[in-house]
Amino acid sequence: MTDHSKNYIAGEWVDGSEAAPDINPSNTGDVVGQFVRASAADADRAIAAARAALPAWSRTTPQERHDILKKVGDEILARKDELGRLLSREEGKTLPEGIGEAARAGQIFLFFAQETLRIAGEKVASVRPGIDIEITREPVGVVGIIAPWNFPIAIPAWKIAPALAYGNTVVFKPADLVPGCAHALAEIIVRAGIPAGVFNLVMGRGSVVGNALLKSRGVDAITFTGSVATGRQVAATCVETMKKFQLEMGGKNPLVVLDDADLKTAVEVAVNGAFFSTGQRCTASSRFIVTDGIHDKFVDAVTERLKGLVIDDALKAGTQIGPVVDQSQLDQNLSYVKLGKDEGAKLVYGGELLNRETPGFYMAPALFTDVDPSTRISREEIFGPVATVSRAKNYDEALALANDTQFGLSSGIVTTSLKYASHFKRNAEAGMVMVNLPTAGVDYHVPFGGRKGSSYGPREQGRYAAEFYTTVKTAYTLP
Ligand SMILES: NC(=O)C1=CN([C@@H]2O[C@H](COP(=O)(O)OP(=O)(O)OC[C@H]3O[C@@H](n4cnc5c(N)ncnc54)[C@H](OP(=O)(O)O)[C@@H]3O)[C@@H](O)[C@H]2O)C=CC1
Ligand SMILES: O=C(O)CCC(=O)C(=O)O
Repeated sequence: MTDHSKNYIAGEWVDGSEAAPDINPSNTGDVVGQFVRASAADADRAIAAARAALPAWSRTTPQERHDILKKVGDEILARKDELGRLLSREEGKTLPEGIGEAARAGQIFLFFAQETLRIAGEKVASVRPGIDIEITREPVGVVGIIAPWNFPIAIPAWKIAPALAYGNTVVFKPADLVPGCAHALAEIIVRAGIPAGVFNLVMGRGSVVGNALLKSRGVDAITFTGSVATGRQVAATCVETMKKFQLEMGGKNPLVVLDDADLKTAVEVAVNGAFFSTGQRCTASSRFIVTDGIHDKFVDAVTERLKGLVIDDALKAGTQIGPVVDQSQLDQNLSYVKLGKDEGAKLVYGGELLNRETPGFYMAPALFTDVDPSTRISREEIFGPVATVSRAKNYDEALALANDTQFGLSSGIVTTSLKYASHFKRNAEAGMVMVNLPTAGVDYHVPFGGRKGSSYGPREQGRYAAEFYTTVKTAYTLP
């Protein structure tokens, strides 16, 4: 095969038996590129290369790892506009969102470059006389990375950078829908001087390449972000093969709006959190829980704001919401809009297909009111620009509704009351809590992750990432 982008295995750019087009969701006539798809045998070769490279890489000095990660971060930041454009073209988030995400990926590499210099242990007194105890952190080994399509460069960055920083070797499988950003990131990592086998890129299907990573005894740990259904399979297979694993899955994130909220803030926080990035964020607010006194004003103001949003080609100047990522996600969104109506909720705005100059997966953001919190649209993750509004009599009822979910990723409140804000921070059953801020959109240097059905295993990002990417050793010495 010719004229397509290749995988990177054992220090070589390698071909595969198959290649597939990467389609622009804003314009399905635009092919971003052709990308090779790895086979299970390719994945096994990548795993073997990562294993072979592990002893030497795990013994490199922090300075050596720092210098490579810093080069990666510097190049991403220097090229953030170009990488952001590629991201918007292949995934469909708007150009400012794409550039912002590329910059975030660069910052993540710089953060973990510094973390290499801070890996520390402890010296502890023994309860027995004359014995020294040292507690140290060692790399967990070969890390398999299975990434989703909705953050095509930031999520790979926040998995690859800590894995390499703490001395692990990597086999990276990006989502099949977004090979372009993965390939561009791999080129940057290779250019930064990563030794052969330390970092491997295996683009391909989850059922083939992802599954090979899960099944292999050569992989020590799997970090996964994606759907709950796939997350369950990942967990089951990792237990079978005795791997460490970390899962970041769905959300049905609530935003509570209290009577005392500043209405303008409430509307901006709600619209940004629910609909920006086309609602395709695991942290998106998909449930607005609004107390009686502000309910009608809030619904009217959000509806007015939605009417004014520009939904169009992600690369066009002025676009505020781009297309849905592909036909199957669009079908899923539309089927939930129909389900919501069938379940008796009132569709007050949007939910229909939109035609634009270019053929793409465009839909109008949908807002439902009069939503019974026990119905499926109020309980299942949709992963699109669809939000529901449920009424609450007061703060206590709103908090109970917010927590009444199988998920627990991000939870938000809009209020001017310090009392309710403080109570909510303590009592929201979520890994992340936002006060007067959208549930989506997080910093890159602090822990990220959830509770209940949203997440499993240690947190990602910030220095808490060390919990997953290292294993602790306790050494006893009688001198
Ligand atoms: N929490 C989050 O951040 C995200 C949640 N989602 C949710 O998931 C839904 C479906 O999206 P989708 O992309 O299909 O999510 P998936 O969970 O199917 O995909 C996530 C990653 O897992 C891989 N994968 C899929 N099947 C397997 C398998 N059997 N073994 C190992 N790896 C596998 C995928 O590969 P491949 O792409 O090749 O199939 C992809 O790299 C969305 O509608 C949304 O609800 C989606 C993305 C992110
Ligand atoms: O909200 C964010 O900034 C991150 C969201 C995210 O990681 C996701 O949707 O997978």
